[in-house]
Amino acid sequence: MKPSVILYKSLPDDLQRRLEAHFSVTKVPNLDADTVQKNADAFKNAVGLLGSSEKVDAALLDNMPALRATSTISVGYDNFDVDALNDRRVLLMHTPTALTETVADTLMALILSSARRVVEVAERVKAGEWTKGIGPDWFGTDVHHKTIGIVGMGRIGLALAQRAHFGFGMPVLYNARRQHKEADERFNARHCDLDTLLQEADFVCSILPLTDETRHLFGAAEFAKMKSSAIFINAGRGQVVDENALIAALKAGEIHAAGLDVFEQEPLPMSSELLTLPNVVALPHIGSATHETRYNMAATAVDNLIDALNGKIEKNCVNPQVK
Ligand SMILES: NC(=O)C1=CN([C@@H]2O[C@H](COP(=O)(O)OP(=O)(O)OC[C@H]3O[C@@H](n4cnc5c(N)ncnc54)[C@H](OP(=O)(O)O)[C@@H]3O)[C@@H](O)[C@H]2O)C=CC1
Ligand SMILES: O=CC(=O)O
Repeated sequence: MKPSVILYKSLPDDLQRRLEAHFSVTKVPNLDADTVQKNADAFKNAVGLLGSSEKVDAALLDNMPALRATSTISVGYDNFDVDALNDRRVLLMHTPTALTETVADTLMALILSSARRVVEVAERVKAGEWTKGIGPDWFGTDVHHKTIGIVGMGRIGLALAQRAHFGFGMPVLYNARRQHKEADERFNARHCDLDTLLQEADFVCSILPLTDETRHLFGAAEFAKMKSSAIFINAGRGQVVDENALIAALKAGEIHAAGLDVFEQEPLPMSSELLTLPNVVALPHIGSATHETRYNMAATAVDNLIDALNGKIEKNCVNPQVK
């Protein structure tokens, strides 16, 4: 008999078949308590769990005593209680590298669209406001040769630095817990403390994971340190930013604009004041959302689960020590 797994995300047909070749698959719409209760036996017997975005905590794990591996279709895993997984010796697999370049492209898109006001002026064209040659009130600011400050010089931070340095001639500052020789050598990047980065960067770009240390890292004090011409970009996690402080800084002109792919609450509620500000570009968490990359992420996650349940955890494993 094939081992049982729970799938809580739709997969392309060929990947679903690949999963079914190895496992007996129970597909569920989400991991809500109600869903778990309705499928109690399947959750009780499952050795694997595959999906994305749902919370995987101790309460869920208590209903899955046979679980040996979870596989998330994402690189971020802040929605997993890793301590609870470790306590139960459950492996956590994720999809770094599959999405790195695409997310760096999204960051560049946010930088360009907020500096050049792409969304705002395109809306004006659609609204019929382009009736004569445009004047300074439609102008944006340059991106090339401005200083970029990257907070989080991991896989995606490096790919962003590459674009900024080679594509746009931008001096690169970065903050991370440690110095990254590759960034220094390849992109002439300068490691600095957060305050220096905030004070010197024209674009402050956050691509941090959400952890206890990074939660609300950007608050009123940090926005106050930025240049009034600075543009703040966030494609890491929404909770890394105190959104009320960001709104206040934008309204007070403490910073010039923001380009955001992630928010404290997702989907972003229509009541959010961010949606009323013309100098905000708000995207619906599309960092990795291309057909190619989402397919590659799903394929990686399927392979990760097959590998993990066969004891192969050389790559893409968050907690190999529990094996
Ligand atoms: N918008 C979207 O759709 C997407 C968002 N993401 C988000 O981007 C995050 C980063 O992904 P990726 O680049 O692959 O991850 P990495 O683990 O490769 O990089 C994370 C970086 O953050 C740094 N960092 C962590 N904690 C701190 C801290 N307290 N202070 C300063 N720097 C810190 C790390 O520092 P050090 O190098 O010193 O360890 C590292 O440089 C993901 O965790 C996810 O949340 C990812 C994909 C898509
Ligand atoms: O936010 C997306 C991820 O892969 O993490």
